[in-house]
Amino acid sequence: MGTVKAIFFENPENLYKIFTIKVKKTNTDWDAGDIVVTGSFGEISEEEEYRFEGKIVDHPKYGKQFQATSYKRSRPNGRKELISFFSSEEFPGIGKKKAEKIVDELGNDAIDKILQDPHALDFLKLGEEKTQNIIEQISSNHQTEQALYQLNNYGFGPTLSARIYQKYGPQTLDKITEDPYQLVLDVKGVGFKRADELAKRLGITGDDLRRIKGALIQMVTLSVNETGDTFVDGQNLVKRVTGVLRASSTPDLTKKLVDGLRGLVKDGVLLVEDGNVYEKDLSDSEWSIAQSLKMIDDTFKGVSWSQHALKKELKQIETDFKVKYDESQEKAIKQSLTHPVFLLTGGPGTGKTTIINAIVAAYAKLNDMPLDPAADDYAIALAAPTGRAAKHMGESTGLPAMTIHRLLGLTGTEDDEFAEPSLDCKLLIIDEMSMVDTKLFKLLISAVQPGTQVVLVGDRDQLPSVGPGQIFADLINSEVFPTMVLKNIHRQDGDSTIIQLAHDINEGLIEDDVFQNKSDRSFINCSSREVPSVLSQIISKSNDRGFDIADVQVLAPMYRGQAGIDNLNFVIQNVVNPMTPKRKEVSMGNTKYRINDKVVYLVNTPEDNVFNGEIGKIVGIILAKENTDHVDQLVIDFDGNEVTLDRKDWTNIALAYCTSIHKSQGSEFEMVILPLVNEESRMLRRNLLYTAVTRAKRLLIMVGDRSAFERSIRDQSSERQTTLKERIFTTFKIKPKQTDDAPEIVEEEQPRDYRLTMDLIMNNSINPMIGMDQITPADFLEKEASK
Ligand SMILES: Nc1ncnc2c1ncn2[C@@H]1O[C@H](COP(=O)(O)OP(=O)(O)OP(=O)(O)O)[C@@H](O)[C@H]1O
Repeated sequence: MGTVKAIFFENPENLYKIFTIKVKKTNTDWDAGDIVVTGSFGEISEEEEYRFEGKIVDHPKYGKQFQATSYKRSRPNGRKELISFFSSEEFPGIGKKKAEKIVDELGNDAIDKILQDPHALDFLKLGEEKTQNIIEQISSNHQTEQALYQLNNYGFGPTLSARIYQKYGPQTLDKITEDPYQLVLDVKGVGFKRADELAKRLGITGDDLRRIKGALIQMVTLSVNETGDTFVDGQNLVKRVTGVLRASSTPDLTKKLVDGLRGLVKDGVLLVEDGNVYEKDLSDSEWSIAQSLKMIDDTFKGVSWSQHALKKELKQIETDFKVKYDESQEKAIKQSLTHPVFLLTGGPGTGKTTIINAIVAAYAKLNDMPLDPAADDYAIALAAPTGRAAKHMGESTGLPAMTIHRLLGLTGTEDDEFAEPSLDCKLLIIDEMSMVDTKLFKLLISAVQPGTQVVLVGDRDQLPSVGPGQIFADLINSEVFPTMVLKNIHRQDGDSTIIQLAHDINEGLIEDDVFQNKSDRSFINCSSREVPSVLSQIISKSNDRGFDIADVQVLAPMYRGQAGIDNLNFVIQNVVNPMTPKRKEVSMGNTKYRINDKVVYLVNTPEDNVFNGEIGKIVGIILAKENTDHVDQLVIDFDGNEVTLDRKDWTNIALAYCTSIHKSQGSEFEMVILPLVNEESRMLRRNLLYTAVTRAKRLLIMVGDRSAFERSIRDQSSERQTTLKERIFTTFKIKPKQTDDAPEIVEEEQPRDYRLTMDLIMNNSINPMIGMDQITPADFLEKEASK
């Protein structure tokens, strides 16, 4: 317990503070008077007295400090202190006499009584307003620390506590005790298990409806993020929820599950349609995408120039760029310039970038617009989902290109949910479309203004986005928008065989050729146990041959296992950047970081201009004792952009000698080493192998089980379950195509009712899953209907 003397550091974002206190009383062996206290605190006032719980730690530079896990403002204690508290300036209108009266009437726990009972002060007859002011003053004094203290008691660490308090503010305790499962929905980092532990302490157990709702929300979110589908099949959901609740399948549970679903549908959190359950947000995003595309289609007024002018312009561009477009390329350029929405897909080297260049040049010329970003009437926006892809686009067009997040002014945080961006361009071109997920595309396409032309470019055969959905594939497969599939390979890289290999994989051709050594690729057959040592040898050799490790990328499908990303990072780090006695090294969990280590950034922080997936190099390690912020720091160079990360942000990076194939999308590397083993069979798909192989520019070394490669080429089962296509058909009033004919326009029909169709969930999902002995879903429905 002690009085705060001076606060010398506060971080408003996570409530972290450092200050000194004059120790009044302690049960530690500290006897030196003042001590530095660190931790997460709400309002802390200098000169006030607090009681802290925690431990004394020995800081390498600053010596002993008290690391607080919880704290409480010391209450005025005893009659004398209480009287001077109530008669202080904090409570205008209460003098010494009234203060004495309060303590006489309510005793030494007057403060608690006032906080618990809003009528406790009625006897003073101060009038409603004055009484209310006093209560508010007392409670606001104590709210934050009470909440944080209680959250700590509930087992939440300082970071989560701060996040929860930031979300709910003064209502924190009321909110979480009323329904701890609401945290699953509201606070990032709190999952069902966590909320369930808290609920248990609060006496909420078994098949309490709040518990069932929490499990439903969590399982829908987990499922869509695991599968990439935009909904979860009702039957699977019921199975998973029953499992997580550790409940036995009874008719009573069935009824509660239905009640829980119904409640969440009513609250606008989930949505049920055709026996499938959606996060409402995700379903809304699909509808919103379809509607935005329709708006863009409807408001396009056609072009002001003639076909003749276009033909002439293309001839000129061919001369300027010294290229002769092939038939499909020419068609792609023409269609993109004459339609409101155009889709362009093709494998590596088929000329996507070449076409973007032509579109931009022709658009500017035909619309009499300067191709100068500084000009007032320049109205072209170029963007891609990753920083690397955006950079590539900028370099190849010579025009500004940025990440979609940057273009839309998004932060990459939860705040984006509320963003309503608007784009004032006339031509929007997006590259690497296969990586764009449902929620990002919804924000992007709804920002497009009427009359804008949109060109979406990508490779539909690559892995779909990390987040739910397969936007690009769905748009192409809907056949509602003009699309060009480029097939001719134009890249002439001497005797490069990698591109041909990629195209063969895409065609499903498993030929011996895949495993034969060529000038630019090779295959090394080995078991998963041998992968680490084979890789070490390849990397040492490539080092000797002058390959910069920045240009060598190991790509793997999974984190776990001998041939998994985590182990390979450890192994490669020790080959290329080993520890030596005098080197600096810092640790975070099991990972060690040294200067020159290659790292990948895992989140989006637009304020630092670093985005998820960017690869950088550690160029400095500043220990806490060496800087004024008193925290360990890593300085990382992300392609010329130096960023300093405090220790608490190291969770945002990982070693990047080996990264996941998913993360590598949108990037290319001089040399790719690709270990694939049968232990990863769950992940092995054609689009995974294709994506990995197409990342290699000059050299490709495949390592592992031959059968794992063959299995990948064979397995095409990559379609995600989504309903974007259906939303587009409904919105565009188009009947899905049955034959090869053009999409047919159908009579006006009402949009489908996509609200809760309880009969469908009941019939499709719940009945078969859990043994409802005497009661049938139909019984249920009748009962529900007659309520
Ligand atoms: N019609 C053409 N005639 C001659 N060369 C062409 C033609 N089209 C494209 N190229 C050349 O082929 C190479 C690959 O083209 P481009 O980079 O546009 O393909 P891409 O589809 O964007 O490939 P990636 O996705 O691998 O970047 C480039 O060197 C380009 O100049």
